[in-house]
Amino acid sequence: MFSIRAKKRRDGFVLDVEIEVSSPGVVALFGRSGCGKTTLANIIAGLLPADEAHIVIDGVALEQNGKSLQAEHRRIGYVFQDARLFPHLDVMGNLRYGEKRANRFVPALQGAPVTPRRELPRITLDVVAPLLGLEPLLSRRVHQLSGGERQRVALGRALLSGPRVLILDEPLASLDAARREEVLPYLEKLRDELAIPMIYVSHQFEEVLRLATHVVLMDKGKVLSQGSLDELSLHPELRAIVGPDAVGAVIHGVVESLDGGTGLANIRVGTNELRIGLRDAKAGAHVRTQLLARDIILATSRPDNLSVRNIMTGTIARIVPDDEDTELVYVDIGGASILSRVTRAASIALGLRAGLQVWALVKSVSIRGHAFVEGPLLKSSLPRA
Ligand SMILES: Nc1ncnc2c1ncn2[C@@H]1O[C@H](COP(=O)(O)OP(=O)(O)OP(=O)(O)O)[C@@H](O)[C@H]1O
Repeated sequence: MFSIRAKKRRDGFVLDVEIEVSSPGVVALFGRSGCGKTTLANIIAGLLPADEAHIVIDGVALEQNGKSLQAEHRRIGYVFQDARLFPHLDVMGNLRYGEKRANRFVPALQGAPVTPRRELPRITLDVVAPLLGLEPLLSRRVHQLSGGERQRVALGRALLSGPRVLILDEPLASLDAARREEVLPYLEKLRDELAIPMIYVSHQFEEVLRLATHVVLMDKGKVLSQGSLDELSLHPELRAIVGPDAVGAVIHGVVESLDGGTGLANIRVGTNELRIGLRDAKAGAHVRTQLLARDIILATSRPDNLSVRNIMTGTIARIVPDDEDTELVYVDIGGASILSRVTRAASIALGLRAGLQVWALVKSVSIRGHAFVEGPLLKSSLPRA
């Protein structure tokens, strides 16, 4: 689906990356500020010339063998950190601008191998306006919109241009926490309902957790690792990027039942069950959540009479040093792995070692789950139960 190789030298910075993603989905380019995410996004979009690039998206070559399609011929919908709407047009005018671009002829890359090009999806205003909640805004001027509303209009404009892929470069970075929460569900809807492939640039793990189906972990112009979010969440390099407190396994589960009274959903994860506060979830929904390593308590015998709602059992797979006084314990809970951070003193006192059976405890209130509609993009990336 995405086959991208790019090299670019800029002053003291060198970008040299290779990304292969076989299924469509939301590919997150994730890494610290300055690691080269925007440089790469701009090269993919054709906004910045690379020294060397091979870019094939959905079987269509945009750049290869020294030949390159111009940005306006790539059919990429780009949403920037600042919405970059046309201030002299109202919301409808901005959206119509996107529509006009959709009608343009799309040339193929000269000399590129001929691939049967699927019709690009025609996404119409009737679909976009309700999906992004734009109907009440159509006659507003740009200066009458909040930051979150502007980003929704920018998304709508990008979608109406009939893109083969959307590139979203930190689209929430200029918004405060409340506005980010307002826009995130719309991005989830795009993924789940329109199934449009996206490249999502972010340095916020929370956004990646909510949206990504595939993560490319970048550092200093290089790809450190790439794969599913579950795999990446266990990657030792992630600690240096997200900080010790945000380290934790990302796990998937399916809602088995709901307890309307308590608002807790019972989620099957591997051979264990988790109880998570998820009022809006439905039975059968897929749920993704991160269990922070700092929130997981380990016991070497089954504990009793505790208020904690989640007691999982598993086997220690390995123990790695975390910082001077702490260790990260990887526990296999039967089909999934979780991480616990413990002090070295506790580890010694409990005799923790690979192969030991342990009970892992986590309070329901420490877990924030995200329920997904199992749209076509996620279907291809979810682990099989
Ligand atoms: N126009 C430019 N000319 C020269 N160097 C640049 C230019 N723009 C960015 N750089 C450098 O390229 C490197 C990568 O920057 P880039 O903006 O791609 O990183 P990023 O991961 O997207 O960071 P951020 O999250 O802060 O946007 C940085 O070292 C930056 O200083």
